[in-house]
Amino acid sequence: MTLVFQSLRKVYGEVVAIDDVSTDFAPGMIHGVIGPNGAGKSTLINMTAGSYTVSSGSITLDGKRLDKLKKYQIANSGIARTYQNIRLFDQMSAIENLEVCFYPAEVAAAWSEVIWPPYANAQRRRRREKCMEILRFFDLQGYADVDAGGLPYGRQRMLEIARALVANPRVLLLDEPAAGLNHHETAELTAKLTALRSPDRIMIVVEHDMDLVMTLCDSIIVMHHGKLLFRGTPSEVQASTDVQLAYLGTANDIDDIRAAAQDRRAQLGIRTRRRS
Ligand SMILES: Nc1ncnc2c1ncn2[C@@H]1O[C@H](COP(=O)(O)OP(=O)(O)OP(=O)(O)O)[C@@H](O)[C@H]1O
Repeated sequence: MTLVFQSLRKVYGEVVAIDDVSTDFAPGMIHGVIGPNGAGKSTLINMTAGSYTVSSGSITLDGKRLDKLKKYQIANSGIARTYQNIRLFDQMSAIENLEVCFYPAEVAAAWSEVIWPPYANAQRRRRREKCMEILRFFDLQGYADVDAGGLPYGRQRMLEIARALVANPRVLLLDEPAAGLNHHETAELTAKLTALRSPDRIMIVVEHDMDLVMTLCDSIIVMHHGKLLFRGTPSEVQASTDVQLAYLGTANDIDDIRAAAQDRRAQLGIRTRRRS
């Protein structure tokens, strides 16, 4: 299983957000996507998940074109995502936020549930247990019946990832999962994401938090002005003069890049935390 971008391009009017990007993502690995603001990171995620159309080029999973599919078909192909700005159903409980994700995939069985109530009850219990298992993994079991909108901000971030896992996706796309998290929450997130690494799953993480990226990721692509500037291991990225120039305009060490990213993260944190 491989996710492949081939000569990918995205244009918004005059703005070329993604400019001829070709790369691939292997399973069993956590892939980081980094780059300065406006580099095109979220656009890559949005195109892969079908939220944005592709201007030209292709996205394939196991050789099957994703970019020609509708958004729900992409989800049914095994792609799940989280958002830069949390998008939970605030008025629904934590467990209901997970339970709703079962229904589209089980439409064919819906009639059996309508016709045969005992079957429906058994299915409901099975779904609930599966959701509780995921909540337990994220230490959210104590919040199962709490409205998502009332959860502490850090728990909401975890719940978003939990929801993305309900369909057991083959590709998990995480757009700035650490945005607005404090140091302790980020460490907790890093541990959870590490535990989600699986031979059957491709994980792609867009992040500004350099410590998280360098600790978590096996491979990193660096975007700059819509182009793929560099691809390598965390240590290769840290040693790259091209990467340092892209972030800072001068060749400096990774500590300066980290500080620049930290500034941005703090700004985003202020914005996103207001929501809770
Ligand atoms: N819906 C849109 N309409 C028009 N332009 C867009 C849209 N989304 C993104 N862009 C532009 O495309 C470019 C890439 O944006 P994108 O959000 O992908 O960058 P990014 O690397 O994720 O940035 P950040 O780290 O700030 O989130 C930017 O110039 C941005 O202004």
